[in-house]
Amino acid sequence: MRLSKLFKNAPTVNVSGLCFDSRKVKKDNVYFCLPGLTFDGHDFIDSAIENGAICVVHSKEIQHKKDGVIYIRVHDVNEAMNQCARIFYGKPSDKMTMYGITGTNGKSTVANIIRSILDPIEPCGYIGTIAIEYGDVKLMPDLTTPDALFLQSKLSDMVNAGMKACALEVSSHGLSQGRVNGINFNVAIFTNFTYDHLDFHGTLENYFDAKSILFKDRVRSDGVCILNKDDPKYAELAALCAARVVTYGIENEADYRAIHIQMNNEASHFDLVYQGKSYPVMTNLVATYNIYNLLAAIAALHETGIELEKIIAACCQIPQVQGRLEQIKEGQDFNVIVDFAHTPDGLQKVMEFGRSITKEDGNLIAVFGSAGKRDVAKRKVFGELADKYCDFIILTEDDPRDEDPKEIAAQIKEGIQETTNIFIEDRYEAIRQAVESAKTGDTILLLGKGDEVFIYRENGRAPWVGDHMAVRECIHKYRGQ
Ligand SMILES: CC(=O)N[C@H]1[C@@H](OP(=O)(O)OP(=O)(O)OC[C@H]2O[C@@H](n3ccc(=O)[nH]c3=O)[C@H](O)[C@@H]2O)O[C@H](CO)[C@@H](O)[C@@H]1O[C@H](C)C(=O)N[C@@H](C)C(=O)N[C@H](CCC(=O)O)C(=O)O
Ligand SMILES: Nc1ncnc2c1ncn2[C@@H]1O[C@H](COP(=O)(O)OP(=O)(O)OP(=O)(O)O)[C@@H](O)[C@H]1O
Repeated sequence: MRLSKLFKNAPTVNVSGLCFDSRKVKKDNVYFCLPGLTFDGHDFIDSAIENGAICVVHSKEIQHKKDGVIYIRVHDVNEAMNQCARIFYGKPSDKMTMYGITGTNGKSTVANIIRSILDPIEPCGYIGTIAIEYGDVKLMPDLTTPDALFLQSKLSDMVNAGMKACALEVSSHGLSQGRVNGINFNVAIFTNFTYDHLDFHGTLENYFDAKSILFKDRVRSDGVCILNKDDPKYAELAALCAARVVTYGIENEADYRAIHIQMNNEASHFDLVYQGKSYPVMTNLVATYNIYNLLAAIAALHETGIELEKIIAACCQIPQVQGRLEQIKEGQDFNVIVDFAHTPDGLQKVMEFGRSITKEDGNLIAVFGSAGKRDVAKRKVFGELADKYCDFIILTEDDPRDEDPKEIAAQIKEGIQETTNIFIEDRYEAIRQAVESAKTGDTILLLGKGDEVFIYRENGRAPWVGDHMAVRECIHKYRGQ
């Protein structure tokens, strides 16, 4: 592409790509000097040029400019990069119905429900924590919301592969760093707002402000904001929305409301009330929070023109979202659930559900830790919640990074007053211990890793068999199933 297509008044040289990491720059790339949390991209201009950068986009004064390199000074390099990415990749998001999902919990689940219902009707891709998926393509992402360059390139791939829609998880980090600034969403979905990510945002106000960007600035004015009417932040968010607001809920009157909810550990049934009419819905999803997730998806799809009857028909066969309340059934006489809960609200919701499916005289056994180099304050809260709901707690490693898992466990233990608890650093051993100690009618909760098949330790990302595989093996080896 010509540089002049990206920047007015720029020379008409051809550029081969865009890059913000000097180490990855290729011949004739445009290099963007991003101000980072650790480094400043301006410090790597020489290395970017050595690697072949033809153009440097910067915001600070540059003393020694090199011949043959084009320098473009802008006020905000990050924003310039976001807009260039959109143009370079052919404005892909304008060619699809874009569903953006944000909230503390439930983003992956809602996005996957949307895709599973929509894809057979019109091809829909997914970008988020679990994967980047479209058609038969499945890639493993590093981030929930990728950086603007990678994101726009994948959206472009989706358009080329015939996708008509994309369900995109939008994290608060992604919003504050402008990773989705080149996208105008047709639908902005809010799941809920609870405690998380204070390590990055500092305060809950900042965290909320970051989330609200999606509804204030990134949704098209002719689009729609789908809000959870039962969330305490509903009214505050509704007042900020730049597009029409549509609500869903259970407790309060809402545009899409679930009433008469009945549930066991296999399926749920409820009546969906929409515009005064009641529609019976059967779904294989369980736990009340998943009814919220389902309502958000139903509202989003219906508001973008998909018939309600078609949506409801698909609700009974939503594919299991990997590692999200995934029930492991290997013929054992106790329940096993693998779940990605890693926030206080997530932990509480899944423990409540675990309690509800455990026999009255049975034990709720939880295996979990807390990630290293991430929010420290939630560790004690995890302990308090487990103390309240569980009968036996096995603390283990999550993603310790360069923290000592024993230290992390000690911080969780500060919240545990009464419940019997042990620490087993090795996650496989911890799972084995849970399996060996379970009795008929008990429930084991394996929390925090979900579907992940790696553990971040001191030396980086190490392979992990996955909680689902580990527990299956243990059931076969140690319980003879
Ligand atoms: C906290 C955070 O979001 N950090 C992101 C940020 O990194 P940073 O500001 O520290 O960047 P930096 O290392 O200081 O570098 C500054 C600039 O210099 C460049 N550089 C650096 C070194 C060099 O030799 N050459 C060079 O050009 C870098 O490429 C960068 O452009 O900018 C980088 C480039 O876009 C991101 O990769 C990085 O995400 C890191 C990997 C990360 O872990 N982010 C997580 C916390 C995150 O975003 N998570 C959310 C939420 C998930 C959830 O809900 O749980 C997500 O969306 O995944
Ligand atoms: N609507 C909800 N309310 C509260 N907790 C939820 C809700 N949906 C899911 N959870 C809990 O949060 C965990 C993560 O779910 P999910 O992956 O859908 O959320 P997420 O927002 O995408 O998080 P991440 O971006 O970290 O993956 C689940 O395993 C479950 O424990």
